[in-house]
Amino acid sequence: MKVDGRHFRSIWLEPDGWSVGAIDQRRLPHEFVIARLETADAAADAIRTMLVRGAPLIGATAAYGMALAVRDDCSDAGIDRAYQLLIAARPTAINLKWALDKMTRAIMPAPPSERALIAYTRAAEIAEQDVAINREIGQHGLALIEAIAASKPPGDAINILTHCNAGWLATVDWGTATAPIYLAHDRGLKIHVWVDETRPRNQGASLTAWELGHHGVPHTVIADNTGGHLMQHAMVDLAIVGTDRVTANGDVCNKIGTYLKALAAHDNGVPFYVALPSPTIDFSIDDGIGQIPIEQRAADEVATMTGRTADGRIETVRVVPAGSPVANYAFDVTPARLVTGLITERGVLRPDRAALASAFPDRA
Ligand SMILES: CSC[C@H]1O[C@H](OP(=O)(O)O)[C@H](O)[C@@H]1O
Repeated sequence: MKVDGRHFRSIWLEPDGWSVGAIDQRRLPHEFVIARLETADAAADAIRTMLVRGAPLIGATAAYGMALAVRDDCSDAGIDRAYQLLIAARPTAINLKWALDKMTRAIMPAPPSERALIAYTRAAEIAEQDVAINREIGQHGLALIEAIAASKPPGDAINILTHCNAGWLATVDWGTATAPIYLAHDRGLKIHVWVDETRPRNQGASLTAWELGHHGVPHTVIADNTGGHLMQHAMVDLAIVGTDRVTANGDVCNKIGTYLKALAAHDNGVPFYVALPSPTIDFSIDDGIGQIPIEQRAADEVATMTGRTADGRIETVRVVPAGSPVANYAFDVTPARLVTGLITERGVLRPDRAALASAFPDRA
């Protein structure tokens, strides 16, 4: 996407042909800083510390991390070490395992001398595939938005609520939940986005709002607990969120708070859509609540807030008493029964095993 007139992706191969560039998302929205990843360890740290985040981007970063590893050590043992290092970076987004398995399937059969070229080629393919998939998600989601626009009085905005950041920053480009939004806006549809701030790391307030602002999409940042009130007052036409793992029967794991939003949407008859690329589907499980590992992150993410002072300094302050214990569950699971549809690269699907298996027979 464009940032101040320049086109950026969230991650890219540098002109030197081997190191990897990435936007440091921990610094947004106050600073735009580019990080340079030169080793598999740096890629794993980038995932673990959320320098890069978002299920598809985590997968792409792991793929490039494996390429960086093979460049340094193309032995079977070196590749296995890199796999174990990268797979442990974060537990919930299935894209991480999907990408690493794709990389090792391509690399391992090759002679050691050819492995680095194969690794970089495959990593670039995974990145380009993500961009292409997200464009398709955008097209299928656009049709949903156009249908809602047709049902509203001319000139009325289509109000879309989203949670966390499933934007181009969460992928290589375009985003998943935001791809339909960008396409609809660019087609001239009158779009307004309610942006959940998304505590504790504020991916909505810091990343989605930053993205939409740079793209000129009208939006309003809201506290996480506002969505139900807006839905009760017919101020939300549909919700579109991203996801980190979808089970074979359509249960959706996403940023903490998504389940509560889905409950409010269900209670108020608001369509609740989840946008995802097929690598986010985990066909090996069918009980999201019981089988998806929910990452628990550091207490400081809840206990502190980081922002810019009036005189421009970036500061972190504590917002929880020093003696109070903190729990920081990063994700929750929305049962398929609360999901209106899954916006994928192969169309908008019912959240059930038959629909997913039929659309992706090669994966099921
Ligand atoms: C397009 S996947 C975006 C998905 O990833 C986010 O999690 P995190 O920021 O912790 O990586 C969040 O669950 C988003 O919906």
